[in-house]
Amino acid sequence: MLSSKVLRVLPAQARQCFRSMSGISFDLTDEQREMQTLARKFAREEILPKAADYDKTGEFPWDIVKKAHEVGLMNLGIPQSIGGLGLGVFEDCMVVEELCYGCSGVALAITSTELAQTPVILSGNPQQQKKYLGRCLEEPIVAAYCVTEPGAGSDVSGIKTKAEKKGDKWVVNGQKMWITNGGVASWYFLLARTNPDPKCPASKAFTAFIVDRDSKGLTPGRKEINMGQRASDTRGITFEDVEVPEENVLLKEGDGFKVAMMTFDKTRTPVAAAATGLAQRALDEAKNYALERKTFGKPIAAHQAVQFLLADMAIGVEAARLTWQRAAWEIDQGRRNTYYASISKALASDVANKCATDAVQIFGGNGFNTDYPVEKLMRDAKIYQIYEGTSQIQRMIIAREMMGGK
Ligand SMILES: CCCCCCCC(=O)SCCNC(=O)CCNC(=O)[C@H](O)C(C)(C)COP(=O)(O)OP(=O)(O)OC[C@H]1O[C@@H](n2cnc3c(N)ncnc32)[C@H](O)[C@@H]1OP(=O)(O)O
Repeated sequence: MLSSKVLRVLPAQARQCFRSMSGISFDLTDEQREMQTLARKFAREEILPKAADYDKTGEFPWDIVKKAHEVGLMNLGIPQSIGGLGLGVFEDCMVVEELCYGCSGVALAITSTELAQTPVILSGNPQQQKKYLGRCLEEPIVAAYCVTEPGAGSDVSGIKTKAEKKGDKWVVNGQKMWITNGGVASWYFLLARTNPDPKCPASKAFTAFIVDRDSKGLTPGRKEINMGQRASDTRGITFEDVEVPEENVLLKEGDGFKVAMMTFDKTRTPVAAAATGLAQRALDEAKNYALERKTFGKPIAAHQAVQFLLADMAIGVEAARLTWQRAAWEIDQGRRNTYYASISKALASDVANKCATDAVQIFGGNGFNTDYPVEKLMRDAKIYQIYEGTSQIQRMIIAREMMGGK
Protein backbone atom coordinates (compact mmCIF):
# COMPACT_ATOMS: atom_id res chain seq x y z
CA MET A 1 0.00 0.00 0.00
CA LEU A 2 1.33 3.47 -0.89
CA SER A 3 1.92 5.94 1.92
CA SER A 4 -0.14 9.13 1.97
CA LYS A 5 3.09 11.09 1.35
CA VAL A 6 3.72 9.25 -1.92
CA LEU A 7 0.05 9.57 -2.91
CA ARG A 8 0.20 13.37 -2.55
CA VAL A 9 2.92 13.78 -5.22
CA LEU A 10 1.20 11.60 -7.82
CA PRO A 11 -0.97 13.21 -10.53
CA ALA A 12 -4.71 13.25 -9.71
CA GLN A 13 -5.58 10.42 -12.11
CA ALA A 14 -2.90 8.10 -10.72
CA ARG A 15 -3.92 8.99 -7.16
CA GLN A 16 -7.46 8.04 -7.98
CA CYS A 17 -6.32 4.74 -9.41
CA PHE A 18 -4.12 3.83 -6.41
CA ARG A 19 -6.83 4.85 -3.97
CA SER A 20 -9.40 2.61 -5.62
CA MET A 21 -6.90 -0.25 -5.60
CA SER A 22 -6.35 0.21 -1.90
CA GLY A 23 -10.04 0.46 -0.98
CA ILE A 24 -13.00 2.76 -1.34
CA SER A 25 -12.47 6.27 -2.63
CA PHE A 26 -15.03 9.08 -2.57
CA ASP A 27 -12.83 11.30 -4.74
CA LEU A 28 -14.32 12.27 -8.07
CA THR A 29 -12.19 12.16 -11.21
CA ASP A 30 -11.52 15.49 -12.94
CA GLU A 31 -14.13 14.62 -15.59
CA GLN A 32 -16.73 13.73 -12.98
CA ARG A 33 -16.07 16.94 -11.07
CA GLU A 34 -16.42 18.96 -14.28
CA MET A 35 -19.73 17.27 -15.03
CA GLN A 36 -20.96 17.89 -11.50
CA THR A 37 -19.97 21.57 -11.68
CA LEU A 38 -21.75 21.97 -15.02
CA ALA A 39 -24.94 20.39 -13.65
CA ARG A 40 -24.75 22.42 -10.43
CA LYS A 41 -24.36 25.69 -12.34
CA PHE A 42 -27.18 24.74 -14.73
CA ALA A 43 -29.50 23.91 -11.83
CA ARG A 44 -28.75 27.17 -9.99
CA GLU A 45 -28.86 29.46 -13.06
CA GLU A 46 -31.31 27.88 -15.50
CA ILE A 47 -33.68 25.76 -13.40
CA LEU A 48 -34.05 27.23 -9.91
CA PRO A 49 -35.11 30.76 -10.94
CA LYS A 50 -37.92 29.39 -13.15
CA ALA A 51 -39.05 26.53 -10.89
CA ALA A 52 -41.94 28.35 -9.19
CA ASP A 53 -43.35 29.52 -12.54
CA TYR A 54 -43.32 26.07 -14.09
CA ASP A 55 -44.89 24.70 -10.91
CA LYS A 56 -47.73 27.23 -11.28
CA THR A 57 -48.35 26.89 -15.00
CA GLY A 58 -47.59 23.18 -15.32
CA GLU A 59 -46.16 23.87 -18.76
CA PHE A 60 -43.55 21.51 -20.12
CA PRO A 61 -40.19 23.34 -19.80
CA TRP A 62 -39.08 22.95 -23.41
CA ASP A 63 -36.76 25.98 -23.22
CA ILE A 64 -34.79 24.40 -20.36
CA VAL A 65 -34.83 20.94 -21.96
CA LYS A 66 -33.37 22.45 -25.16
CA LYS A 67 -30.61 24.21 -23.20
CA ALA A 68 -29.83 21.03 -21.24
CA HIS A 69 -29.48 19.18 -24.53
CA GLU A 70 -27.24 21.91 -25.91
CA VAL A 71 -24.82 21.88 -22.97
CA GLY A 72 -24.66 18.07 -22.84
CA LEU A 73 -26.72 17.27 -19.76
CA MET A 74 -29.06 14.83 -21.51
CA ASN A 75 -28.57 11.33 -22.92
CA LEU A 76 -25.57 10.60 -20.71
CA GLY A 77 -25.82 6.81 -20.90
CA ILE A 78 -26.07 6.51 -24.70
CA PRO A 79 -23.16 4.29 -25.80
CA GLN A 80 -20.10 5.71 -27.53
CA SER A 81 -20.65 3.26 -30.40
CA ILE A 82 -23.46 5.50 -31.64
CA GLY A 83 -21.90 8.81 -30.69
CA GLY A 84 -23.00 9.19 -27.05
CA LEU A 85 -20.88 9.74 -23.97
CA GLY A 86 -21.49 6.24 -22.65
CA LEU A 87 -21.28 7.41 -19.05
CA GLY A 88 -22.01 5.15 -16.14
CA VAL A 89 -24.95 5.19 -13.74
CA PHE A 90 -22.70 6.89 -11.17
CA GLU A 91 -22.13 9.95 -13.39
CA ASP A 92 -25.78 10.01 -14.34
CA CYS A 93 -26.83 10.00 -10.67
CA MET A 94 -24.41 12.78 -9.87
CA VAL A 95 -25.98 14.97 -12.56
CA VAL A 96 -29.54 14.03 -11.61
CA GLU A 97 -28.92 14.92 -7.95
CA GLU A 98 -27.66 18.37 -8.94
CA LEU A 99 -30.53 19.06 -11.36
CA CYS A 100 -33.14 18.04 -8.78
CA TYR A 101 -31.68 20.53 -6.33
CA GLY A 102 -33.00 23.19 -8.75
CA CYS A 103 -36.44 21.64 -9.31
CA SER A 104 -37.35 17.97 -9.39
CA GLY A 105 -40.22 18.58 -11.84
CA VAL A 106 -38.07 20.37 -14.41
CA ALA A 107 -35.28 17.84 -13.80
CA LEU A 108 -37.76 15.03 -14.50
CA ALA A 109 -38.58 16.66 -17.85
CA ILE A 110 -34.85 16.70 -18.65
CA THR A 111 -33.90 13.24 -17.40
CA SER A 112 -36.91 10.91 -17.58
CA THR A 113 -36.20 10.07 -21.24
CA GLU A 114 -33.46 7.86 -19.81
CA LEU A 115 -36.16 5.50 -18.54
CA ALA A 116 -37.24 4.86 -22.14
CA GLN A 117 -33.66 4.84 -23.46
CA THR A 118 -32.36 2.33 -20.92
CA PRO A 119 -34.16 -0.76 -22.33
CA VAL A 120 -32.93 0.21 -25.80
CA ILE A 121 -29.38 0.58 -24.45
CA LEU A 122 -29.64 -2.74 -22.61
CA SER A 123 -31.34 -4.82 -25.26
CA GLY A 124 -31.69 -2.91 -28.54
CA ASN A 125 -29.90 -4.13 -31.67
CA PRO A 126 -27.49 -1.73 -33.46
CA GLN A 127 -30.19 -0.56 -35.93
CA GLN A 128 -32.69 0.19 -33.14
CA GLN A 129 -30.04 1.98 -31.11
CA LYS A 130 -28.87 4.05 -34.05
CA LYS A 131 -32.40 5.06 -35.04
CA TYR A 132 -33.94 5.86 -31.65
CA LEU A 133 -30.98 6.78 -29.45
CA GLY A 134 -29.32 8.54 -32.38
CA ARG A 135 -32.36 10.81 -32.72
CA CYS A 136 -32.06 11.75 -29.06
CA LEU A 137 -28.47 12.80 -29.62
CA GLU A 138 -29.29 14.83 -32.72
CA GLU A 139 -32.26 16.82 -31.42
CA PRO A 140 -33.70 17.78 -28.04
CA ILE A 141 -36.51 15.24 -28.13
CA VAL A 142 -37.91 13.24 -25.23
CA ALA A 143 -39.21 9.66 -24.98
CA ALA A 144 -41.53 7.80 -22.61
CA TYR A 145 -41.70 4.45 -20.82
CA CYS A 146 -45.16 2.91 -21.18
CA VAL A 147 -45.69 0.12 -18.68
CA THR A 148 -48.19 1.25 -16.03
CA GLU A 149 -51.92 0.87 -16.69
CA PRO A 150 -55.10 2.00 -14.92
CA GLY A 151 -55.37 -1.49 -13.40
CA ALA A 152 -51.68 -2.41 -13.10
CA GLY A 153 -49.06 -0.27 -11.39
CA SER A 154 -47.13 -2.21 -8.77
CA ASP A 155 -48.07 -5.56 -10.31
CA VAL A 156 -46.43 -5.31 -13.71
CA SER A 157 -47.47 -8.85 -14.64
CA GLY A 158 -51.11 -7.69 -14.43
CA ILE A 159 -50.91 -5.45 -17.49
CA LYS A 160 -53.66 -5.99 -20.05
CA THR A 161 -52.43 -4.11 -23.11
CA LYS A 162 -51.97 -6.77 -25.74
CA ALA A 163 -50.02 -7.10 -28.94
CA GLU A 164 -51.02 -9.67 -31.58
CA LYS A 165 -48.83 -10.77 -34.44
CA LYS A 166 -50.43 -10.15 -37.85
CA GLY A 167 -48.08 -10.91 -40.75
CA ASP A 168 -44.85 -8.97 -40.23
CA LYS A 169 -46.53 -6.50 -37.86
CA TRP A 170 -47.79 -6.44 -34.30
CA VAL A 171 -51.15 -4.86 -33.54
CA VAL A 172 -51.41 -3.21 -30.13
CA ASN A 173 -54.60 -2.50 -28.19
CA GLY A 174 -54.87 -1.19 -24.65
CA GLN A 175 -54.61 1.68 -22.25
CA LYS A 176 -51.55 2.99 -20.39
CA MET A 177 -51.71 5.40 -17.45
CA TRP A 178 -49.44 7.83 -15.54
CA ILE A 179 -46.96 7.99 -18.38
CA THR A 180 -44.23 10.56 -17.76
CA ASN A 181 -43.60 12.55 -21.00
CA GLY A 182 -46.83 10.95 -22.30
CA GLY A 183 -47.86 13.92 -24.46
CA VAL A 184 -44.45 15.25 -25.47
CA ALA A 185 -42.54 12.07 -26.35
CA SER A 186 -41.31 11.39 -29.89
CA TRP A 187 -41.19 7.63 -29.24
CA TYR A 188 -42.27 5.17 -26.56
CA PHE A 189 -40.96 2.03 -24.91
CA LEU A 190 -44.00 -0.23 -24.62
CA LEU A 191 -44.59 -3.41 -22.64
CA ALA A 192 -47.51 -5.49 -23.88
CA ARG A 193 -48.85 -8.97 -23.28
CA THR A 194 -48.17 -11.24 -26.23
CA ASN A 195 -49.10 -14.59 -24.71
CA PRO A 196 -52.82 -14.69 -23.83
CA ASP A 197 -52.50 -17.83 -21.67
CA PRO A 198 -53.03 -16.66 -18.05
CA LYS A 199 -50.81 -19.55 -16.88
CA CYS A 200 -47.82 -18.34 -18.95
CA PRO A 201 -45.09 -17.08 -16.55
CA ALA A 202 -44.34 -13.34 -16.55
CA SER A 203 -40.85 -14.01 -17.88
CA LYS A 204 -42.40 -15.33 -21.13
CA ALA A 205 -45.77 -13.60 -21.45
CA PHE A 206 -44.74 -10.04 -22.38
CA THR A 207 -42.87 -8.40 -25.22
CA ALA A 208 -41.11 -5.04 -25.32
CA PHE A 209 -41.54 -2.71 -28.30
CA ILE A 210 -40.44 0.69 -29.50
CA VAL A 211 -43.41 2.66 -30.82
CA ASP A 212 -43.27 5.89 -32.82
CA ARG A 213 -45.35 8.81 -31.59
CA ASP A 214 -46.95 9.34 -35.00
CA SER A 215 -48.25 5.75 -35.17
CA LYS A 216 -51.90 5.70 -36.24
CA GLY A 217 -54.21 4.87 -33.32
CA LEU A 218 -51.86 6.11 -30.58
CA THR A 219 -53.59 8.90 -28.62
CA PRO A 220 -52.25 10.64 -25.51
CA GLY A 221 -54.95 11.77 -23.06
CA ARG A 222 -55.23 15.07 -21.19
CA LYS A 223 -52.33 16.34 -19.10
CA GLU A 224 -52.88 15.15 -15.54
CA ILE A 225 -52.80 17.83 -12.84
CA ASN A 226 -50.56 16.35 -10.17
CA MET A 227 -49.74 17.36 -6.60
CA GLY A 228 -46.05 17.97 -7.35
CA GLN A 229 -43.37 17.80 -10.03
CA ARG A 230 -45.93 19.67 -12.08
CA ALA A 231 -43.59 20.75 -14.89
CA SER A 232 -43.41 17.13 -15.93
CA ASP A 233 -45.99 15.89 -18.47
CA THR A 234 -48.05 12.93 -17.19
CA ARG A 235 -50.82 11.39 -19.30
CA GLY A 236 -52.75 8.27 -20.13
CA ILE A 237 -52.19 6.82 -23.60
CA THR A 238 -54.66 4.84 -25.69
CA PHE A 239 -53.47 2.26 -28.20
CA GLU A 240 -56.14 1.38 -30.73
CA ASP A 241 -55.05 -1.06 -33.43
CA VAL A 242 -51.59 0.51 -33.42
CA GLU A 243 -49.34 -1.27 -35.90
CA VAL A 244 -45.75 -1.83 -34.81
CA PRO A 245 -43.23 -3.39 -37.23
CA GLU A 246 -41.42 -6.58 -36.21
CA GLU A 247 -38.12 -4.69 -36.38
CA ASN A 248 -39.27 -2.67 -33.34
CA VAL A 249 -39.38 -5.68 -31.01
CA LEU A 250 -36.67 -5.47 -28.36
CA LEU A 251 -34.77 -8.75 -27.97
CA LYS A 252 -37.46 -11.26 -28.93
CA GLU A 253 -41.07 -12.17 -28.32
CA GLY A 254 -41.59 -13.03 -24.64
CA ASP A 255 -38.51 -11.22 -23.27
CA GLY A 256 -40.31 -8.00 -22.30
CA PHE A 257 -40.78 -8.53 -18.55
CA LYS A 258 -37.08 -9.12 -17.96
CA VAL A 259 -36.18 -6.10 -20.09
CA ALA A 260 -38.54 -3.97 -17.95
CA MET A 261 -37.08 -5.33 -14.70
CA MET A 262 -33.44 -4.95 -15.79
CA THR A 263 -34.27 -1.38 -16.72
CA PHE A 264 -35.43 -0.64 -13.16
CA ASP A 265 -32.10 -1.89 -11.79
CA LYS A 266 -30.43 0.93 -13.71
CA THR A 267 -33.06 3.61 -13.32
CA ARG A 268 -34.18 3.26 -9.69
CA THR A 269 -30.75 4.43 -8.57
CA PRO A 270 -31.05 7.79 -10.39
CA VAL A 271 -34.48 8.21 -8.76
CA ALA A 272 -32.74 7.82 -5.40
CA ALA A 273 -30.17 10.41 -6.47
CA ALA A 274 -33.01 12.72 -7.50
CA ALA A 275 -34.64 12.38 -4.08
CA THR A 276 -31.27 13.10 -2.48
CA GLY A 277 -31.00 16.34 -4.47
CA LEU A 278 -34.41 17.44 -3.25
CA ALA A 279 -33.52 16.51 0.34
CA GLN A 280 -30.27 18.50 0.14
CA ARG A 281 -32.20 21.52 -1.12
CA ALA A 282 -34.69 21.21 1.77
CA LEU A 283 -31.80 21.03 4.24
CA ASP A 284 -30.05 24.08 2.75
CA GLU A 285 -33.26 26.14 2.66
CA ALA A 286 -34.08 25.18 6.26
CA LYS A 287 -30.55 25.87 7.53
CA ASN A 288 -30.36 29.29 5.86
CA TYR A 289 -33.79 30.24 7.17
CA ALA A 290 -32.92 29.04 10.68
CA LEU A 291 -29.85 31.24 10.71
CA GLU A 292 -31.92 34.33 9.75
CA ARG A 293 -35.17 33.88 11.62
CA LYS A 294 -35.17 34.95 15.29
CA THR A 295 -37.35 33.88 18.22
CA PHE A 296 -36.80 34.55 21.92
CA GLY A 297 -33.98 36.94 21.05
CA LYS A 298 -31.82 34.57 19.00
CA PRO A 299 -31.77 32.85 15.60
CA ILE A 300 -33.92 29.71 15.69
CA ALA A 301 -30.77 27.80 14.61
CA ALA A 302 -29.48 28.41 18.14
CA HIS A 303 -32.37 26.43 19.66
CA GLN A 304 -31.57 22.78 20.19
CA ALA A 305 -35.03 21.73 19.00
CA VAL A 306 -34.27 23.19 15.56
CA GLN A 307 -30.65 21.97 15.56
CA PHE A 308 -31.84 18.41 16.07
CA LEU A 309 -34.23 18.68 13.13
CA LEU A 310 -31.39 20.00 10.95
CA ALA A 311 -28.98 17.34 12.18
CA ASP A 312 -31.47 14.58 11.38
CA MET A 313 -31.91 16.04 7.92
CA ALA A 314 -28.13 15.99 7.40
CA ILE A 315 -27.93 12.37 8.60
CA GLY A 316 -30.63 11.43 6.08
CA VAL A 317 -29.06 13.28 3.16
CA GLU A 318 -25.59 11.80 3.71
CA ALA A 319 -26.96 8.27 4.15
CA ALA A 320 -29.19 8.57 1.06
CA ARG A 321 -26.23 9.78 -1.01
CA LEU A 322 -24.06 6.88 0.15
CA THR A 323 -26.72 4.36 -0.85
CA TRP A 324 -27.13 5.70 -4.38
CA GLN A 325 -23.35 5.76 -4.73
CA ARG A 326 -23.16 2.09 -3.71
CA ALA A 327 -26.04 1.01 -5.97
CA ALA A 328 -24.59 2.94 -8.94
CA TRP A 329 -21.11 1.58 -8.32
CA GLU A 330 -22.38 -2.01 -8.20
CA ILE A 331 -24.12 -1.83 -11.57
CA ASP A 332 -21.23 0.08 -13.15
CA GLN A 333 -19.04 -2.90 -12.14
CA GLY A 334 -21.36 -5.05 -14.25
CA ARG A 335 -23.03 -6.71 -11.28
CA ARG A 336 -26.80 -7.03 -10.73
CA ASN A 337 -27.70 -4.36 -8.15
CA THR A 338 -31.42 -5.03 -7.59
CA TYR A 339 -30.96 -5.20 -3.78
CA TYR A 340 -28.89 -2.02 -3.52
CA ALA A 341 -31.05 -0.08 -6.00
CA SER A 342 -34.21 -0.82 -4.00
CA ILE A 343 -32.54 0.00 -0.69
CA SER A 344 -31.38 3.29 -2.12
CA LYS A 345 -34.72 4.17 -3.75
CA ALA A 346 -36.66 3.34 -0.56
CA LEU A 347 -34.31 5.20 1.77
CA ALA A 348 -33.79 8.32 -0.35
CA SER A 349 -37.53 8.68 -1.02
CA ASP A 350 -38.32 8.57 2.69
CA VAL A 351 -35.45 10.96 3.45
CA ALA A 352 -36.70 13.44 0.84
CA ASN A 353 -40.17 13.39 2.38
CA LYS A 354 -38.88 13.78 5.93
CA CYS A 355 -36.49 16.58 4.98
CA ALA A 356 -39.13 18.49 3.03
CA THR A 357 -41.69 18.09 5.84
CA ASP A 358 -39.18 19.21 8.48
CA ALA A 359 -38.10 22.15 6.32
CA VAL A 360 -41.75 23.29 6.27
CA GLN A 361 -41.80 22.86 10.06
CA ILE A 362 -38.70 25.02 10.49
CA PHE A 363 -40.18 27.71 8.23
CA GLY A 364 -43.35 27.63 10.37
CA GLY A 365 -46.28 29.60 8.90
CA ASN A 366 -44.04 30.83 6.08
CA GLY A 367 -43.32 27.23 5.16
CA PHE A 368 -47.01 26.65 4.48
CA ASN A 369 -47.09 29.58 2.08
CA THR A 370 -46.36 29.52 -1.65
CA ASP A 371 -44.11 32.62 -1.45
CA TYR A 372 -41.49 30.37 0.15
CA PRO A 373 -39.87 27.41 -1.62
CA VAL A 374 -40.38 24.60 0.88
CA GLU A 375 -44.09 23.79 0.44
CA LYS A 376 -43.28 22.96 -3.19
CA LEU A 377 -40.47 20.67 -2.04
CA MET A 378 -42.95 18.84 0.19
CA ARG A 379 -45.42 18.40 -2.68
CA ASP A 380 -42.63 17.38 -5.08
CA ALA A 381 -41.16 14.83 -2.66
CA LYS A 382 -44.24 12.63 -2.31
CA ILE A 383 -44.05 11.01 -5.73
CA TYR A 384 -40.61 9.54 -4.94
CA GLN A 385 -42.38 7.07 -2.65
CA ILE A 386 -44.67 6.09 -5.52
CA TYR A 387 -43.10 6.15 -9.00
CA GLU A 388 -40.60 3.58 -10.30
CA GLY A 389 -41.99 1.21 -7.71
CA THR A 390 -43.64 2.26 -4.46
CA SER A 391 -41.70 2.20 -1.19
CA GLN A 392 -43.64 -0.94 -0.29
CA ILE A 393 -42.61 -2.65 -3.55
CA GLN A 394 -38.96 -1.70 -2.86
CA ARG A 395 -39.20 -3.34 0.57
CA MET A 396 -40.75 -6.42 -1.00
CA ILE A 397 -37.86 -6.62 -3.50
CA ILE A 398 -35.25 -6.10 -0.74
CA ALA A 399 -36.80 -8.89 1.34
CA ARG A 400 -36.95 -11.26 -1.65
CA GLU A 401 -33.34 -10.52 -2.63
CA MET A 402 -32.21 -10.95 0.97
CA MET A 403 -33.88 -14.35 1.18
CA GLY A 404 -32.61 -15.61 -2.16
CA GLY A 405 -35.76 -14.86 -4.16
CA LYS A 406 -38.10 -16.77 -1.80
C1 LIG B 1 -36.15 9.06 -14.30
C2 LIG B 1 -37.36 8.98 -13.45
C3 LIG B 1 -38.62 8.61 -14.20
C4 LIG B 1 -39.79 8.51 -13.31
C5 LIG B 1 -41.03 8.20 -14.07
C6 LIG B 1 -41.85 7.17 -13.37
C7 LIG B 1 -42.12 5.98 -14.25
C8 LIG B 1 -42.61 4.80 -13.49
O1 LIG B 1 -43.05 4.87 -12.40
S1 LIG B 1 -42.46 3.35 -14.31
C9 LIG B 1 -43.46 2.19 -13.48
C10 LIG B 1 -42.98 1.78 -12.14
N1 LIG B 1 -43.49 0.51 -11.81
C11 LIG B 1 -42.81 -0.31 -11.04
O2 LIG B 1 -41.74 -0.01 -10.55
C12 LIG B 1 -43.43 -1.66 -10.85
C13 LIG B 1 -43.11 -2.30 -9.55
N2 LIG B 1 -43.24 -3.74 -9.69
C14 LIG B 1 -42.19 -4.53 -10.04
O3 LIG B 1 -41.06 -4.06 -10.17
C15 LIG B 1 -42.45 -6.02 -10.29
O4 LIG B 1 -43.80 -6.21 -10.65
C16 LIG B 1 -42.04 -6.89 -9.09
C17 LIG B 1 -40.62 -6.62 -8.65
C18 LIG B 1 -42.98 -6.65 -7.94
C19 LIG B 1 -41.95 -8.36 -9.57
O5 LIG B 1 -43.13 -8.94 -9.64
P1 LIG B 1 -43.46 -10.50 -9.86
O6 LIG B 1 -44.65 -10.52 -10.73
O7 LIG B 1 -43.53 -11.17 -8.53
O8 LIG B 1 -42.25 -11.08 -10.71
P2 LIG B 1 -41.04 -12.02 -10.28
O9 LIG B 1 -41.60 -13.38 -10.00
O10 LIG B 1 -40.20 -11.40 -9.24
O11 LIG B 1 -40.20 -12.08 -11.62
C20 LIG B 1 -40.69 -12.65 -12.82
C21 LIG B 1 -39.49 -12.98 -13.67
O12 LIG B 1 -38.71 -11.80 -13.93
C22 LIG B 1 -37.37 -11.97 -13.46
N3 LIG B 1 -36.88 -10.75 -12.83
C23 LIG B 1 -37.45 -10.06 -11.80
N4 LIG B 1 -36.67 -9.01 -11.48
C24 LIG B 1 -35.61 -9.04 -12.32
C25 LIG B 1 -34.46 -8.21 -12.47
N5 LIG B 1 -34.27 -7.16 -11.69
N6 LIG B 1 -33.57 -8.53 -13.42
C26 LIG B 1 -33.74 -9.62 -14.23
N7 LIG B 1 -34.82 -10.43 -14.13
C27 LIG B 1 -35.73 -10.16 -13.18
C28 LIG B 1 -37.46 -13.08 -12.42
O13 LIG B 1 -36.25 -13.76 -12.28
C29 LIG B 1 -38.55 -13.98 -13.02
O14 LIG B 1 -37.99 -14.75 -14.06
P3 LIG B 1 -38.13 -16.38 -14.08
O15 LIG B 1 -39.62 -16.64 -14.15
O16 LIG B 1 -37.39 -16.78 -15.31
O17 LIG B 1 -37.54 -16.84 -12.81
